[in-house]
Amino acid sequence: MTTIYARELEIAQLAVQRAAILTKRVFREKAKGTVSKDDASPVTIGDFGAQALIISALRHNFPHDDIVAEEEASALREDAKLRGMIWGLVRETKLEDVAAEGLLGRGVRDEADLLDVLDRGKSAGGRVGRVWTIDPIDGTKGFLRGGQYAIALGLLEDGDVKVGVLGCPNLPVDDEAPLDVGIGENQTDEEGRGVIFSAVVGEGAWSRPLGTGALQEGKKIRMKDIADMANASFCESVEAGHSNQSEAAQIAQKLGITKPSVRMDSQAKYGSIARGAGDIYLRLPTSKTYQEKIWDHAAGDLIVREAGGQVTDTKGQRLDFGAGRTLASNSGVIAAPAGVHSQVLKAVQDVLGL
Ligand SMILES: Nc1ncnc2c1ncn2[C@@H]1O[C@H](COP(=O)(O)OS(=O)(=O)O)[C@@H](OP(=O)(O)O)[C@H]1O
Ligand SMILES: [Mg+2]
Ligand SMILES: [Mg+2]
Ligand SMILES: [Mg+2]
Repeated sequence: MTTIYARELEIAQLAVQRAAILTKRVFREKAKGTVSKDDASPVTIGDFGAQALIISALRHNFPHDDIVAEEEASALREDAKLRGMIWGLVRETKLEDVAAEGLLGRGVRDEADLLDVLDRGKSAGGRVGRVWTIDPIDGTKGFLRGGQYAIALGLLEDGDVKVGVLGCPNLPVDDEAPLDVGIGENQTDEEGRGVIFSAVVGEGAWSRPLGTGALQEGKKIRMKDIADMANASFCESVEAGHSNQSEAAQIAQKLGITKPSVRMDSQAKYGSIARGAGDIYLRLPTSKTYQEKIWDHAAGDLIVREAGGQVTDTKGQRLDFGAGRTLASNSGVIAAPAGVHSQVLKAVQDVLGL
């Protein structure tokens, strides 16, 4: 089906699928109380474990590519207990399909290699060459509360996103399901949940069930056309510190949107609008100094654009992934179907006084 990035797409999806086996296990053990009750700890274990598994797969398959990942190993160098716990999980986590697991390589060799692998994600990014972006758990707060979270992987070439993969363990598999904000804190029932969104530049976007072995069959996804703004739904962050919720409400009112916003954690928002479960995603700056991180947006940006959407910042500029580890030249994110994006952008600019 796909052409030049077929191998990148396959490896990225398998790597995300394997990382999700680890994060789901950590969540289940937390919910049952078998992992530390300390709130910071399950997410830390999940973050490091998932990042190590993904980087080891990239190292094996694309040894010359750069990597920009959220986490780095310094905290683990001093903490032998935590390091041992993560190493144990990483060593045990394998795809159930032997051929698929084989494609991801021999994995992390030992505890010292674990630290090296994690630190491969420290690249500066930029406008030249191939750079993978990794967010091992996006929506860490959502992960802890059984809300939405995503394992996000993007491939940049010369600063442009070419491949995007989002694993969303807590979203409904069904592309027709309504917007869904998660399973709940102490729940372990994952029945009917788990989806991988993917996109390749110029080739479209897909969703498929997030499995535990070989990749399952995918389906093309498209954004919904908005015929009437009154019925449109928009998503925003759960955390008020990440996006200005009162300005978003004013923008919605200006557009004639009548439904309240749906607050959802993580890049699951991008996947949800890409498959038409929701329509618009607004992320409005809460401070002049915060710079969005490229791993928080690369996969979602491409998946939405390949599903028929447009993604810009509040100034109307495309997100610039070549600026380094952050979206230093952008401010906020406006994602909407291409047909209404300019209307949404105008309302945003009116309310923000831009
Ligand atoms: N001040 C501020 N402004 C904007 N964004 C911020 C800010 N602080 C953090 N972050 C990043 O937000 C990522 C979480 O995404 P969401 O806001 O979509 O989800 S959530 O509401 O936090 O659940 C989150 O990603 P993770 O750390 O991977 O969870 C952060 O990178
Ligand atoms: Mg993130
Ligand atoms: Mg993260
Ligand atoms: Mg974080």
